[in-house]
Amino acid sequence: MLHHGWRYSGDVPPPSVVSARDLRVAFGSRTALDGMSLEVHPGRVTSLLGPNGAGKTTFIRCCTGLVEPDAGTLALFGHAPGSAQVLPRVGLMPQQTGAWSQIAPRQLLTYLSKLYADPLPTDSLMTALGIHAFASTPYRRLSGGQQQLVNLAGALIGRPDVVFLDEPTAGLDVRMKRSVWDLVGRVRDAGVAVLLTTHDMHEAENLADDVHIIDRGRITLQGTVKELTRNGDLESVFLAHTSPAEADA
Ligand SMILES: Nc1ncnc2c1ncn2[C@@H]1O[C@H](COP(=O)(O)OP(=O)(O)OP(=O)(O)O)[C@@H](O)[C@H]1O
Repeated sequence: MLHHGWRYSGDVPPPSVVSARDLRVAFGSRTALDGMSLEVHPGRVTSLLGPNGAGKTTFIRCCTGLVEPDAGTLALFGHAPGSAQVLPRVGLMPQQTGAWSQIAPRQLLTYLSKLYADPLPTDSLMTALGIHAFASTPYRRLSGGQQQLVNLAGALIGRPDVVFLDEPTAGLDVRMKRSVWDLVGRVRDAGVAVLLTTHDMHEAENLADDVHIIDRGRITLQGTVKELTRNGDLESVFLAHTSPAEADA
């Protein structure tokens, strides 16, 4: 895998935190990324929208060093994904994590906070996400939505410079969804680069600065929400730039 170095010319927009060019990933005969290119900038929410199986999670796995692309270039802060220079600056909220199981949210977040040099205060993070109400309940006994909130807290506690949120509000009720939007907005305003995937067009319209539509492993459209919704809502744009999910071979 090749990696870009910094080439900052002082132009607007600010330098990319994530720079991906022509990424290709195949799992056996199945192509997950088919020449994907995308830039993520600091202080912006970049939303990656695509049908089921389009390659969104695979892209996040590449960015966090969990999957190595077969071809293309990918750099975070000018370094290789998963490298020692990058890892302390990255937060990841995966779609699912069963790993915590017996641990209660307060214990977990206190533990995670000790892994970082300058963590967010655990209490205020728990307050922002409404975690106090179930802070002492083992993770495995939490509802799916409560687990999502703990996963999000885990992604943010280390004050990352870039955070990858894989469907952060899937399964959340309206009130909790709004708390998450509010927190993500504040994280963005603090200068963090946020990449999030969602199937909720309303969420993307409300929260995202930049939108990238991915279909069958490649970006079919990108722009700001304003640019993309000039002639219609995001759902119509999404439908016009994606294809129905492919049946298994
Ligand atoms: N570990 C793997 N082994 C084999 N195939 C995989 C693996 N991970 C992903 N794929 C395949 O790669 C393609 C892209 O999957 P990916 O999970 O990235 O899609 P996605 O856009 O995140 O989908 P969703 O919206 O359903 O979460 C799919 O066809 C999927 O079946």
